[in-house]
Amino acid sequence: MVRNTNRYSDHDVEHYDRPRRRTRPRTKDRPTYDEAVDGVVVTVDRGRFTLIVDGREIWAVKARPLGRKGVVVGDHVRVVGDVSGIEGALARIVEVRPRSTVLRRTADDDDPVERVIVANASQLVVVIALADPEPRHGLIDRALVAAYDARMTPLLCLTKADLADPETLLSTYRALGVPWVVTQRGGDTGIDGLDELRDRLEGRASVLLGHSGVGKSTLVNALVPDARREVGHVNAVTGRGRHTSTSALMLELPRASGWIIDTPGIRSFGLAHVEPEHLIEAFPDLDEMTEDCPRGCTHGVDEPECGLDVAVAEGQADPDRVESFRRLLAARSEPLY
Ligand SMILES: Nc1nc2c(ncn2[C@@H]2O[C@H](COP(=O)(O)OP(=O)(O)OP(=O)(O)O)[C@@H](O)[C@H]2O)c(=O)[nH]1
Ligand SMILES: [Zn+2]
Repeated sequence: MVRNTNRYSDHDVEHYDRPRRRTRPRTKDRPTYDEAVDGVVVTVDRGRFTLIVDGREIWAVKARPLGRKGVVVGDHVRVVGDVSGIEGALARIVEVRPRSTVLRRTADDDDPVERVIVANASQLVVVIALADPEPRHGLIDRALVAAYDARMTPLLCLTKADLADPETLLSTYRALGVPWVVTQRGGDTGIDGLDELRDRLEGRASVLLGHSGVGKSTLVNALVPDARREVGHVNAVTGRGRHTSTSALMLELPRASGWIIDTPGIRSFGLAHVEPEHLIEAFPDLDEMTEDCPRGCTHGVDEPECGLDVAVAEGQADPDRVESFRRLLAARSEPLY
């Protein structure tokens, strides 16, 4: 997992570390910001950042030395200036700590730039309704590709089990070994299966991704009952117009038991940046079988001498698993819908 950090550091966000023309000489006496304090970015809105510092919400902008370096939800940053959090107070972000993971999306019709959406999350929760709306496999596959590519643990959260049986859907993902939880209306909190979901979220930062109407807001409200108060006027979780927002929103779970990051629609999840070689690394058992693949083999279904086919033919690999992996591989370049 460690190698991840380096992989991203050299081609990060929009303008990360791109050499810039210097208007003044490189100084040895750059400010050291000894007085800076640590914070976590919980939402981004047109150049304004909301951070949590010492348990309170504060507002900040980027300090000049950061230049055009991207700062995204989930980033661990250091800030100086007015960190009181009182109305009108504005701090400055002077440093972004190295990221453990980055969830990114590539260009799509709406947005031509490859972007990091969320930093430092270790789990991607794909929220899917078992009915109303009907599950879309293409969408789930694409979300899984994004998770594996980002070296995040995927979790399928299947909602509305009161409307349809989860088995059909689960059978499609069993061969990949994707963990899952099932929820439905009912119970004390209004949602059955919430405890299991909470267990899975405990002690880590998880991104929640889902198509509109799958019940994501219902889950977020059940998990963080006072979400609305906590986010205040910044960005009400369930507020109307929420899905017109382009920014993710990070919320702390009660009793500091973890963080969830609610994201707007899954619609714009371009995956053109994902390389087959990197995707297969998420499946070490399959990766091992591609050692003798011809140079440049993508391990796709049309490859003439792929080691995966050899392995299946020799009974070394589970055909269902290989097929599922190849479905993900293909989902990478399928059109968005
Ligand atoms: N039958 C059933 N309905 C549910 C369940 N969970 C949520 N719903 C309903 O599904 C609808 C959509 O739920 P939301 O929580 O708003 O879904 P969302 O994914 O946040 O959708 P957007 O707000 O459009 O992004 C609402 O009418 C919910 O009451 C469930 O477990 N079973
Ligand atoms: Zn191959």
